[in-house]
Amino acid sequence: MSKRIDINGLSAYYGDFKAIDGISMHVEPKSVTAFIGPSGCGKSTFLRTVNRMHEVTPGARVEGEIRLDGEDLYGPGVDPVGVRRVVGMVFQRPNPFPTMSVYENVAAGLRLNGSYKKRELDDVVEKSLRGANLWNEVKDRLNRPGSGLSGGQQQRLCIARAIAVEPQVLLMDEPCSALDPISTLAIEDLMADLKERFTIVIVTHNMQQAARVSDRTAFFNLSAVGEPGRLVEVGDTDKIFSNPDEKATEDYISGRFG
Ligand SMILES: Nc1ncnc2c1ncn2[C@@H]1O[C@H](COP(=O)(O)OP(=O)(O)OP(=O)(O)O)[C@@H](O)[C@H]1O
Repeated sequence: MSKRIDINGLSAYYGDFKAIDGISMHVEPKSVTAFIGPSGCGKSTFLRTVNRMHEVTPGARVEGEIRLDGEDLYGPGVDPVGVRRVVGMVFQRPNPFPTMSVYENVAAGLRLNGSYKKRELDDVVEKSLRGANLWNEVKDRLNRPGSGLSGGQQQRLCIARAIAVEPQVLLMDEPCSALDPISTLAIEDLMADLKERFTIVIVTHNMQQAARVSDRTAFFNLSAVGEPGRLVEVGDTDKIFSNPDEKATEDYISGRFG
């Protein structure tokens, strides 16, 4: 299921503004890669190019190439909706469908993709909620609104919804920034389980979190406000946090700027 991502010379624009410039790197399958860097350096923009969400913003476009196990995500004839099925996303604020039950939130993506028998749906819903480490907390309230769960539970519900359609890549944009420390730990533990099955990319402002959960870390920076963000370096998380090649990386992770 899990796929390798190769990014070559990727730039992204909002109208005339170039938000990221010439990024080339790869993301290993069955691993967690963290994107870190100061505010505005383009981490979220870059993340959204990987499931073709960037182009949903009017006037936004990309240049360059992103390949998923060799297949060009921006190739002619590629359906962006199909890309988003394979590359799932979890957002900063938990965003369950507010009027839907816990069950329907998880089943929603499957219902869009085709028709399933009730038994099949029940199985996928349970498996996904178990996979998101939420089953025991919600198994007796599957028909209650998803919006009635705590923030941490809602975020795990969103993760269950994302994994129910069996994506190959899971993108997480600051998934813990709206959560308390206990819910944050629950999500971090979950990531360690999920990477057995998925390629995971996480944007985080929390250095300890990047160090705890990721196998590889990419540091982005921008030379000045209004300039595009660039990849400074990417490598094994242990190395980036203990002995980075670039001084800018060391300054950032040691809190000297950003
Ligand atoms: N919808 C948009 N329209 C125009 N410019 C945008 C839009 N979204 C982001 N930008 C600009 O693109 C640049 C990169 O923003 P982005 O949100 O990707 O950075 P980031 O590193 O994720 O920041 P943060 O850590 O603060 O979330 C910024 O200059 C931002 O103002």
